[in-house]
Amino acid sequence: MAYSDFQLEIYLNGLTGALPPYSVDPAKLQETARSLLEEGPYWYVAGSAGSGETDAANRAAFLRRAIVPRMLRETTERDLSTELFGRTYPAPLALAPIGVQSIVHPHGELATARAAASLGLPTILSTASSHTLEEVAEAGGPRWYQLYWPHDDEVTLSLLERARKSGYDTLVVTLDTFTLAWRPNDLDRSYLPFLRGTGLAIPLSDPVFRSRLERPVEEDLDAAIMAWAPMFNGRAHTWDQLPLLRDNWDGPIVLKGIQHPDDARRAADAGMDGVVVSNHGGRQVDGALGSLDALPGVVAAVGDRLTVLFDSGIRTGADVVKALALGARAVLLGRPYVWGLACGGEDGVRHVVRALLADLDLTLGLAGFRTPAELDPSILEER
Ligand SMILES: Cc1cc2nc3c(=O)[nH]c(=O)nc-3n(C[C@H](O)[C@H](O)[C@H](O)COP(=O)(O)O)c2cc1C
Ligand SMILES: O=C(O)C(=O)c1ccccc1
Repeated sequence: MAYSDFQLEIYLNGLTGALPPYSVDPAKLQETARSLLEEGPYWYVAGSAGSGETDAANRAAFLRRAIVPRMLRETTERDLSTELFGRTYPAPLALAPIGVQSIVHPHGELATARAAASLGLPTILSTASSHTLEEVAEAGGPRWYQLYWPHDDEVTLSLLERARKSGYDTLVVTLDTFTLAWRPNDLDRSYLPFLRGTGLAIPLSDPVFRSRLERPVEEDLDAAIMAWAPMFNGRAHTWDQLPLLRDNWDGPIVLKGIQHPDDARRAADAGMDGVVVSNHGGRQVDGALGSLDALPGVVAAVGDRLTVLFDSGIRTGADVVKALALGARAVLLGRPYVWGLACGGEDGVRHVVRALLADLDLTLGLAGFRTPAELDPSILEER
């Protein structure tokens, strides 16, 4: 089945009076999610750092680039399949690591992983998850593990071992969030899920982390949270520490949060396999450049040595086409799938991803292309 068949399915269902259960427009879905959620969780997801300048810059960077469609070309049979780190996926898309998903739906990361599995796409499980590595693995699909790197090497090694045992094959190390940025929406509501114990399922179920506590988690959750905070937050790691991860993870390692070409070069020199060009959806350094504007420089620096992935601002099929044209091998979908989760759990996430893939498939074909590999910067113009 082609991804674009979702379009026909929706129109055919309409003949019997059945409308899609959720909007296919990401902005409308976000409005529905807003009506269902409390203010704290809604703004935790929707909000960004500071004045929201970088969040806006992410979208502006897409709007400044335009696709120039080509006509009279054979594009009927399209193929979106994409190889990443030696494994072939059906489309150039993964679900971004997003923590604390239980604040929007009780099934949280389990629902997300099941939706991703049903589509054969990788789910990237955050260390700040509301469910354990082992629980989420039961969804059965392709899975990558996103490390928030603890300042305790034995805990780090324990997390890597658990991920390996549970079948996560790719390690994503997020570098841009060693501490949370200044986030006015959350500060004004004093809303921080971790301090209430949400999003700590992975460390709290970790035998080495638990061995660090004076009293069992079940008897003193507050003390466990206070032990977690300095171990996972507050200080950056440095380049000289990367060998610990390289020496203890057999699969691909991807550094997430890269924006500068020199950092991308250092990642390659350190034996990493990929980078995610990302500014964390504008949630960290407010005033940072739009992530799509950082992509060409990183691709020029390391495109021949590393797999370059991209996120921050992907909302439509055209956005995916633009990021692929600028050299990303695949993109990560962020907030839009969380709105799907809020509206309909697993089904809602699947709806959002299917809609994006249908839009991508149609846009690719209508622009005159059959595969992601045919895209390059010459198909875009600045406006
Ligand atoms: C609510 C929320 C929680 C997030 N949690 C994590 C996380 O735990 N680990 C991580 O690497 N990135 C996290 N991110 C960042 C995403 O992986 C991704 O970089 C970002 O959502 C992309 O921006 P976009 O949603 O505007 O497209 C989070 C983003 C949001 C919105
Ligand atoms: O909120 C975030 O952006 C984020 O990355 C995060 C960090 C720690 C725990 C949960 C989410």
